Amino acid sequence: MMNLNMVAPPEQSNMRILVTGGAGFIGSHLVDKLMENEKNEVIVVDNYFTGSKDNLRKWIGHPRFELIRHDVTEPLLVEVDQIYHLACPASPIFYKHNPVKTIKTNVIGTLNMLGLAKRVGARILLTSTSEVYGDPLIHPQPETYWGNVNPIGVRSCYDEGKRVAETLMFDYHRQHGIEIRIARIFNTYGPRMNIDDGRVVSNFIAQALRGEPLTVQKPGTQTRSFCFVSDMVDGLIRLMEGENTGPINIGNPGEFTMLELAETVKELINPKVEIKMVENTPDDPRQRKPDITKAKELLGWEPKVKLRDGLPLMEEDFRLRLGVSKEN
Ligand SMILES: NC(=O)c1ccc[n+]([C@@H]2O[C@H](COP(=O)([O-])OP(=O)(O)OC[C@H]3O[C@@H](n4cnc5c(N)ncnc54)[C@H](O)[C@@H]3O)[C@@H](O)[C@H]2O)c1
Ligand SMILES: O=C(O)[C@H]1O[C@H](OP(=O)(O)OP(=O)(O)OC[C@H]2O[C@@H](n3ccc(=O)[nH]c3=O)[C@H](O)[C@@H]2O)[C@H](O)[C@@H](O)[C@@H]1O
Repeated sequence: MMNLNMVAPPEQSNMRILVTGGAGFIGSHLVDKLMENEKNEVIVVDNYFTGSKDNLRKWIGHPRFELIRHDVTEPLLVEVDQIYHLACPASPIFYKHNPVKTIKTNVIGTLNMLGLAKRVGARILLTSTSEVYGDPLIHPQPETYWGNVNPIGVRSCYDEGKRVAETLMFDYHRQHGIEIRIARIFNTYGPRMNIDDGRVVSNFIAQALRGEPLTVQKPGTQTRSFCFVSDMVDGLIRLMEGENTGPINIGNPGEFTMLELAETVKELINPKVEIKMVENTPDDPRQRKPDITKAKELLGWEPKVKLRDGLPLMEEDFRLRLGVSKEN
């Protein structure tokens, strides 16, 4: 007869965490970090529009991990304690590809996740965006700035969509007492970005490795502030675990023009490539830099990885995936 005292108890998890969009770039890095804690059980839902199972390869089959193909525009019922709601195409070429679907994902998807949070009593964090500031007239951008957003432009499905998502979060908080957290994420980069994602850092690195010209969209003087993904994940977890609803800017205040970024990628990765000026798309914000005073004070968070240190880490990952060795 089996001695029951010898049987190991089933693994107990203290926290069951849902990550929507967990097969994407930031989501999969967040999952890696959450899975490091043996008390966490992680459930990912994703429709694989821009994400991939490959990003979660190492967790598939793990007893504390579950992956569900699901579109957040449809209702979902799972018993969870926390929800990191990331599901949404993030690169302009993808969110503009099917703008109606993008706004549905932001509005109906967020409504569904808030309904779930209300039903099961979970805390929910939304990954909003610096795009809620539009083409900002205040620089750098503090959270108190209401933004300068075109409501009918080609980017509106994304930036207005995220603004409505923030409104829904606060209305559920005020009306139903849901515990909410809102992160306003500024341009984040790192390993695992889709090679043909279309965002500027992944474009320049892939172009440099393929020996193609770096396509700087005009005028090239527009600025962005780039945050490495490990810093971002650290900030998101601190926000979720802390006491403040936000919105809180999470980003790296190091600001660069797109021409400066191209020069840096050229210098670090392939000094032989050309820099080519190409046409831009409408409503491209002219400047963007986070004021992170609130994140420092309320979360004790600030980014650690400088652009020049983060780019080589991404280069390494892109070389492997593109099959381009260092000697070429
Ligand atoms: N990376 C950045 O610079 C940045 C900046 C600001 C905000 N954000 C936000 O962070 C989140 C993650 O961005 P990312 O850079 O990892 O992008 P990503 O495209 O790699 O990830 C998005 C994920 O959401 C999934 N998804 C999209 N629509 C879905 C739907 N309807 N149902 C289920 N899954 C869906 C995609 O398949 C993908 O796995 C997004 O909400 C984005 O708006 C990102
Ligand atoms: O951080 C944010 O809040 C948002 O930033 C990005 O938006 P954007 O800054 O326009 O991202 P990119 O497409 O990477 O463009 C950045 C800049 O690079 C320029 N660019 C882009 C691609 C390229 O090949 N060359 C180039 O010069 C664009 O014109 C733009 O000025 C993404 O839309 C979202 O992931 C995110 O929500």
